[in-house]
Amino acid sequence: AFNFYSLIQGIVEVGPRDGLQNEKVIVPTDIKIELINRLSKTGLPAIEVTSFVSSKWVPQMADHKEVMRGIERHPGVQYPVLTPNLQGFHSAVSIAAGATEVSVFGAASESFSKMNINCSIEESIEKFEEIAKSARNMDIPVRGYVSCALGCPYEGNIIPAKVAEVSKRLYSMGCYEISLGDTVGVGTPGSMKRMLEAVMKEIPLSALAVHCHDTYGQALANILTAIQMGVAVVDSSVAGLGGCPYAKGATGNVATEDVIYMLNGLGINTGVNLYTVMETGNFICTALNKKTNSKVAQASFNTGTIH
Ligand SMILES: CC(C)(COP(=O)([O-])OP(=O)([O-])OC[C@H]1O[C@@H](n2cnc3c(N)ncnc32)[C@H](O)[C@@H]1OP(=O)([O-])[O-])[C@@H](O)C(=O)NCCC(=O)NCCSC(=O)C[C@@](C)(O)CC(=O)[O-]
Repeated sequence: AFNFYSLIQGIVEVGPRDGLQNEKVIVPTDIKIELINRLSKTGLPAIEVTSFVSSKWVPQMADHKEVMRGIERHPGVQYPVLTPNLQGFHSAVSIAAGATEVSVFGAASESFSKMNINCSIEESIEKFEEIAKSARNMDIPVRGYVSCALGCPYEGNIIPAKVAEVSKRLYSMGCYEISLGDTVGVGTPGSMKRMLEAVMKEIPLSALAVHCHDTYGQALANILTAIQMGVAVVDSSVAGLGGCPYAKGATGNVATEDVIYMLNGLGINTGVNLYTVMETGNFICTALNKKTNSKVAQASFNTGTIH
């Protein structure tokens, strides 16, 4: 029988970027570097390191170059960074930072696009096309995000056709993968299914990823739905850290620990060591003086065992 789970390619760890960008207190650069170095040893295939955005907009990411210079890069691990425009792209790929993969981040909601990157969807596509063109010349892979794929903090419902349209434009300009973001974590398996059905008409499944926040406690269910439909890449954040500075009230991404636990239970070998990810979660939660949002880490801590 066809095994839809066999397609799983991996987890994109977004904790150092999406997880930390919303922290009010500036996290010391050496803590960020140690977090990434620890994550690099867990078997994760990709770790999103930082953002080359305006430090006036997101002060937490102002040390992007120092973080990029300070991390140990492991063979076989990708270290993508966010770039909203050509200025960010040039800074990311400069010798001082040395990024070898970038992500552009658009939205399926006009209001969110304006609030997040200060331009319309159309204007953002023009900026991303400039990045895609330069990146192609330099052989730098570009990943594309579509925020508000299952709802918008300002506009509420977002129609699947709009998500499909923006995704298609990002894919057509050369983004190798489109990560569909449930920015505010309002989606359900029902809305995930409807949205993916629309997007899958435009883009091959092998080029899709899901990026679920867990605000309404639906993230794992939504991810399972996406995997059952054939999506092979899942974004997650160690200890479930995070939130978006331009999506008030949205909690962190689904915890990496919880995704690995679920995938292990499905018999999918991700190659990621759950124990070392939990240790890394413990490291960053201690540094931030926070409790983990990972249910798996909480349970292991409470019971003293890992299943
Ligand atoms: C995009 C901009 C820069 C436009 O901001 P802007 O103000 O429209 O930019 P501008 O081109 O008019 O330039 C104004 C100033 O910004 C500077 N500037 C311009 N570009 C850059 C740059 N790349 N890096 C550093 N500085 C930059 C530029 O040099 C200038 O500086 P000044 O002359 O005033 O000193 C701004 O809106 C911004 O930085 N936004 C950040 C948004 C962000 O990081 N959001 C969080 C990440 S997205 C997310 O979390 C969602 C996701 C991906 O996880 C998926 C999901 O969950 O949905």
